Amino acid sequence: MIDLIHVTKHFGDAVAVDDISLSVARGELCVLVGTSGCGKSTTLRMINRLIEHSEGEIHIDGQQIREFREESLRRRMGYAIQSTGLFPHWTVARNIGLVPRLLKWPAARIQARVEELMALLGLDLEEFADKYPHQLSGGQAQRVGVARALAADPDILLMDEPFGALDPLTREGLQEELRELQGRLEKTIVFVTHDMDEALRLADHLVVMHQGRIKQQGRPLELLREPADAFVESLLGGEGRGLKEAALLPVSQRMLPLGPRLLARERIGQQASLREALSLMLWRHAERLTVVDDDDLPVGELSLRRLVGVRSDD
Ligand SMILES: Nc1ncnc2c1ncn2[C@@H]1O[C@H](COP(=O)(O)OP(=O)(O)OP(=O)(O)O)[C@@H](O)[C@H]1O
Repeated sequence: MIDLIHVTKHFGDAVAVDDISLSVARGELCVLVGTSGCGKSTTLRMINRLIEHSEGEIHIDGQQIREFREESLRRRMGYAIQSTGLFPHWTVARNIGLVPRLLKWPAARIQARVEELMALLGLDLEEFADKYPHQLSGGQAQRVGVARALAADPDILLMDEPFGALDPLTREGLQEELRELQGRLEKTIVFVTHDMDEALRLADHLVVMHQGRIKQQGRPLELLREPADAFVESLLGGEGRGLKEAALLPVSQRMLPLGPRLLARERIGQQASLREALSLMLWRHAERLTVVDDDDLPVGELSLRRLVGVRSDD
């Protein structure tokens, strides 16, 4: 759906993005990650033409972005940024309705859309609709920013560290919501972050950049297991990759069917990650866990040996 083909961006003599090629399929969540100044934001902004690329081609659905009228390009793309970019003298509701108003939707339709989005992002209408940005917490403001990006129902979302300034708990909550929204609304998302845990948690397609170039791209597990070079390996966490991989794999993948032994006392859900299972084992000094389904019924067991990847339990 989004194709960058040998794209380069110069700022004067400096090369910010250097001959990158990248394809994002419809409905995919693509995360650009890398060290500061490696060209992530520039790449994102070239897609909606906030920055014009210098060389190469950028296509949306096979058509060059330069052939789109700017308005129709922006209508297809929501854009959310870390600083939220909310207008300080506008209420939450007015901020969210910005793009529909620019598109001259009738007032009743804008109102309905604002209400729908506030509900979707867990912002209580009564409480927040008439508040101003300075009356919001960081997390609430970021939700408003994401709601605004979704307002005209774009099929593409471009997100530049949208959860950057949040505490880890709020951030994890919003990451989960984003994944759920993506599944439900079938958006194609390009997401920029420098937080590797966030990148691994969110990405279908992970792109590692360094000094304007793409070092490696693929599925998160592929990159974790086979980093292309020492730089990618260390960015992905070096020796810490074991825990990062465990965070991506569900317990159900390693559990064994219930055996004749007594059920282990400690329980874990089958959707929990292997990392959570390991943490529970450490915390409870347990080498075996009973795996339960959503109704808390035992469906299997997980031993430490299985968890760490020893094939047989003997
Ligand atoms: N408008 C501009 N004029 C000149 N140089 C720029 C401009 N915008 C970005 N750059 C340079 O291009 C390079 C890439 O910047 P970019 O903002 O894309 O990096 P980034 O990976 O998003 O970094 P960060 O994680 O720090 O936000 C940097 O060296 C930056 O200084």
